[in-house]
Amino acid sequence: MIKGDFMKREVSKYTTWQNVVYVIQGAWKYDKKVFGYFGVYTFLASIQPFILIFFPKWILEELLGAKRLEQLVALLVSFFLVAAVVGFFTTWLRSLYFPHMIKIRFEFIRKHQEKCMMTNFKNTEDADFLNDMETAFRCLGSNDIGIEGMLHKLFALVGNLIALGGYVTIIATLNIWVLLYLVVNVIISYFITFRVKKYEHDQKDIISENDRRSNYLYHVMYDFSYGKELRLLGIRDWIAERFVEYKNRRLTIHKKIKWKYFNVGLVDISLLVIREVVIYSYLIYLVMNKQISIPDFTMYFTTVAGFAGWMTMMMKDLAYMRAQNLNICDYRSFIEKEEEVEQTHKMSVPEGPYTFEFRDVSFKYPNSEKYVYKHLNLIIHSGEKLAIVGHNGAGKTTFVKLLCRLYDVTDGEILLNGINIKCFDKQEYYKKFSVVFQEIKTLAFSVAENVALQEKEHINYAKVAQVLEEAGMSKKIESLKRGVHTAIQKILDDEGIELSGGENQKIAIARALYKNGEIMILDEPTAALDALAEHEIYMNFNQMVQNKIAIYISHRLASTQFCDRIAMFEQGKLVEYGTHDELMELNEKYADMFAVQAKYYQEEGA
Ligand SMILES: Nc1ncnc2c1ncn2[C@@H]1O[C@H](COP(=O)(O)OP(=O)(O)OP(=O)(O)O)[C@@H](O)[C@H]1O
Repeated sequence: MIKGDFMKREVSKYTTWQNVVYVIQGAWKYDKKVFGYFGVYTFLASIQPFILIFFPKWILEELLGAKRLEQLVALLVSFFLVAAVVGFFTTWLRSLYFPHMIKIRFEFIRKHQEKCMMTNFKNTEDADFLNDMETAFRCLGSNDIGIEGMLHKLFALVGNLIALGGYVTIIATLNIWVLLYLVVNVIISYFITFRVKKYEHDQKDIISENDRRSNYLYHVMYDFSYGKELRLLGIRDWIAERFVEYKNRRLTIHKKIKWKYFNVGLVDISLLVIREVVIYSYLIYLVMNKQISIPDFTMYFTTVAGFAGWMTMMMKDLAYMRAQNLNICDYRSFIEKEEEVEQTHKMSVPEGPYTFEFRDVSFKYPNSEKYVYKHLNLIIHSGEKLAIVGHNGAGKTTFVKLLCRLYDVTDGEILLNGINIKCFDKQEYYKKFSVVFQEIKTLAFSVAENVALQEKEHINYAKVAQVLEEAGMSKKIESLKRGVHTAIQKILDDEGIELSGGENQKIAIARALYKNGEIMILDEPTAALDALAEHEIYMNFNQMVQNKIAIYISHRLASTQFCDRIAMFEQGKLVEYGTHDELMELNEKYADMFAVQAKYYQEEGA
């Protein structure tokens, strides 16, 4: 079964009308010009069908009646002129307003991007949120779906509605039952089309989740940073097979949807054939009984064909808009997803020195039942250099995430100089930290921009040079032709350079030094560095941070000797805490771990 482990979630509901208003308000806000084009286009589109209805009728009347040559020439010339001018201007206007529609869509994309960048950090690790993000983007992916699709159809629809008024008036003069019959036909076609569109939309959760997984695998296959694993671990076939599995699932859903569209097409064609036979037989009957003239027959003939086609098209457009409405609901429910609102008038973070206290802190990740910490108590004194050690999964990175307020504690509180950190303005609080995380993220910009994370004109180049020196990267950068102006990676600049893992880490360390936050945190940033480089960096860091709090997470216990205190975590508990000498004297877990590592170093050195 395709559904497998994919979940289906509720989204907020807006009516089509509410979303039409939403889209129009957005268009008005982002590009008012589009409404000028809209007025002229609508007028031209609404008169276009009647050119083909009335001119042939008038020409026939002249031919069957007075047969005046000048009159016929005048009619023919006006027919072609009017048709050409209207045709030209509608096409021209379309090409004029199209870029404006794209501009409006880009504004909605910008809102989507802002939401992704500004959302609470915990959402970025939440699978449901990531799925909703992907589903919402489907509303923005091309010209003819979602928001832009709705706008295009709205343009067409208003002109069509005016034209419809004309059609209805003409057919009503023939016979009101003919009109009703045509309307019923079209409504049936509308409902069956909409049902398929709704079915298609109902598959969105499954498609989103499936696409997210297959896109991930696609990314792995093309990302050369996985190159070594793919080749050496022999997982190429395994990854490729899983990718094909997801693609096949997608194909099966696609086939089901297309099969439903095929059935709708069959019903549509049957309705059309029956309708044509019934109406044209009736018109022929009227001519035979001299109830209408030949020119009238032509006029009704064209009108009926046009009306049915026109209405079917309109109904399809309406069904299409209702289907896009579902996509727009997805978009809005994502954009309007509630964020934890920070109280206004938050406190300013006081000036240092700082002391932090974890008071009876318990924490579990959202969507997880397992507590990472229970009743954790720990004080980080001002100016202290604290090493956090422990086995994999012990909760070291989580400790940093809580301290930086990327997550809020589940129970208990974290205090800064005795005040709960939740009381402070979050953005101001973030500014106090310089953190180097395990996964280094360099941008495809210049070295200087990567270090300063500022616009070129605001960068303090002397400071960039100094921190690169402190991070042990100055020799490498100085050897480059363009120095700190050299781009990292080749994505945006052909002359960009590829850095090794250790060099990337040094850039990240330089970045933290440049920011010069009042609390420095290194979360295993030295894993890719050789022992000498690690030693140098810790020395430099200790000099740089001087009276500031510095927190070091490292599996290499050699680094703990630079620290005032060591906190050892195990299964979410602080199992040992004290100076290196105290813990060695205690001769328990830390001492064991240290002894094991020391032995390796000695063996390596031997
Ligand atoms: N976003 C998350 N959602 C749910 N659980 C998580 C999340 N991040 C981490 N965990 C879990 O929390 C626990 C602690 O993880 P954490 O990353 O803090 O460990 P760590 O000590 O830094 O490990 P390592 O030394 O391997 O980096 C682990 O059991 C991990 O599986």
